[in-house]
Amino acid sequence: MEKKQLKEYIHTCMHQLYGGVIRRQQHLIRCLVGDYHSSSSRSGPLLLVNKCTRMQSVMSGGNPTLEVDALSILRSISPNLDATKHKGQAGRIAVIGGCREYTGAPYFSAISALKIGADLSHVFCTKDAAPVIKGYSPELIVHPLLEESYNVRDEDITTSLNKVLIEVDKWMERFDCLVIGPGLGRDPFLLDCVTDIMKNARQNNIPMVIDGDGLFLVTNCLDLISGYPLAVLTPNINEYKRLVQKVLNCEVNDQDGPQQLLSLSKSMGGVTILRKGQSDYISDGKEVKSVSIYGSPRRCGGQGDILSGSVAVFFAWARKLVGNGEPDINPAMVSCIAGSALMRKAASLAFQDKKRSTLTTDIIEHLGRSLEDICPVR
Ligand SMILES: NC(=O)C1=CN([C@@H]2O[C@H](COP(=O)(O)OP(=O)(O)OC[C@H]3O[C@@H](n4cnc5c(N)ncnc54)[C@H](O)[C@@H]3O)[C@@H](O)[C@H]2O)[C@@H](O)CC1
Ligand SMILES: Nc1ncnc2c1ncn2[C@@H]1O[C@H](COP(=O)(O)OP(=O)(O)OP(=O)(O)O)[C@@H](O)[C@H]1O
Ligand SMILES: [Mg+2]
Repeated sequence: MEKKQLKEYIHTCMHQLYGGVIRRQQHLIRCLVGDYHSSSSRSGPLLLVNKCTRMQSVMSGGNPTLEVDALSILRSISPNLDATKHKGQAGRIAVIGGCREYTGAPYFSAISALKIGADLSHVFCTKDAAPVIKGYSPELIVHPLLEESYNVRDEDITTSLNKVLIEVDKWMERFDCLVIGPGLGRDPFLLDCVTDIMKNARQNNIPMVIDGDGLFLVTNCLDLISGYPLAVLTPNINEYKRLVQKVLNCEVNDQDGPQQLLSLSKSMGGVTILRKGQSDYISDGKEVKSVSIYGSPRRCGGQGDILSGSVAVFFAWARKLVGNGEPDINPAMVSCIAGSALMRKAASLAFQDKKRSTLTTDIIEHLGRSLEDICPVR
């Protein structure tokens, strides 16, 4: 190829590459501000999707005015797969959780992250839990670094705590997002270790998705996340109740659910909260959005763990978009919307297939097809 031809070729490639990025970003903003109705170039199928999701919102008892076009948002943040990328660019996630009682939850969260498209998924758990979690999957990188009180003598508490922190710290800066809490348990020494891990992560501006016993921890120690814009909380019905009682000093008010969620998030300094339920509601203290895409009527344990792993990957992806010049989106909000949409779609497909016997592992098996339906690989 001649020098001039080569220059033109590079120019065309750059144009295609950045043109695509800009189009994708404009699309994302339109999804978030919901102006599809006014956009002539976006009539037809997308308008239909939007009407459809609003209808689902009504049917699930949600608020159609808050319903967001979650599938389009998911599409907008999903990176293309191409041959120029190297391992790690699609996300490196770490789950902090897994103890004697709970080995399923961290596995569900970490494997979901991989199935969605993260390149690497780590689990930091106790020594007892590690061989079990490794046994579930060779794909996960499992670190048996955490300790529970029964394994630590009183006189060794400080040295053991420091040892754990030094070991975990070696890995920390490699991660695009942490998931704190699936199957963590509530052992006091373990929670002390995780408190320091979270302080460290916050100092290093690492995003954190906090779920399960991680929520038990932060509800009792709000300063850990208060005012941290890179924190996402994903409470279920009990976890939400405890948060509302602690922060707002009142009971959950379902009559005015979205407004209370907004106040809760605002009172916590703008952390993003995804309140899981019949419809999922998401707020960053500035706005509230809902996702009511059909899910599954099965409420088997572990579905929230799929969600936490998914949100972590989408957080990593959405943050990259912001890094590429995305003007005014909150990656925490976007990642919750995308995670909720994907989880519900996969649950619905799994239920079509397995009906009453649907389990969390069945839903995980449908993550790939769900993503492919929403956002096909080109
Ligand atoms: N297969 C698994 O390993 C799964 C584990 N899970 C994990 O299970 C843990 C609890 O989640 P839930 O959604 O059930 O939490 P909830 O807070 O909804 O309920 C837990 C129940 O157990 C009690 N409880 C839990 N730990 C306790 C402790 N140390 N001392 C006294 N009471 C205690 C609570 O008071 C409550 O009644 C989380 O770490 C979660 O991630 C779930 O994700 C489901 C799947
Ligand atoms: N009534 C419902 N209808 C449809 N989907 C629901 C319903 N309740 C919860 N979900 C969905 O299931 C997922 C998990 O929510 P759930 O409240 O079961 O979390 P959890 O109790 O933390 O789960 P886990 O057992 O993993 O701890 C969320 O993505 C949510 O959207
Ligand atoms: Mg849970």
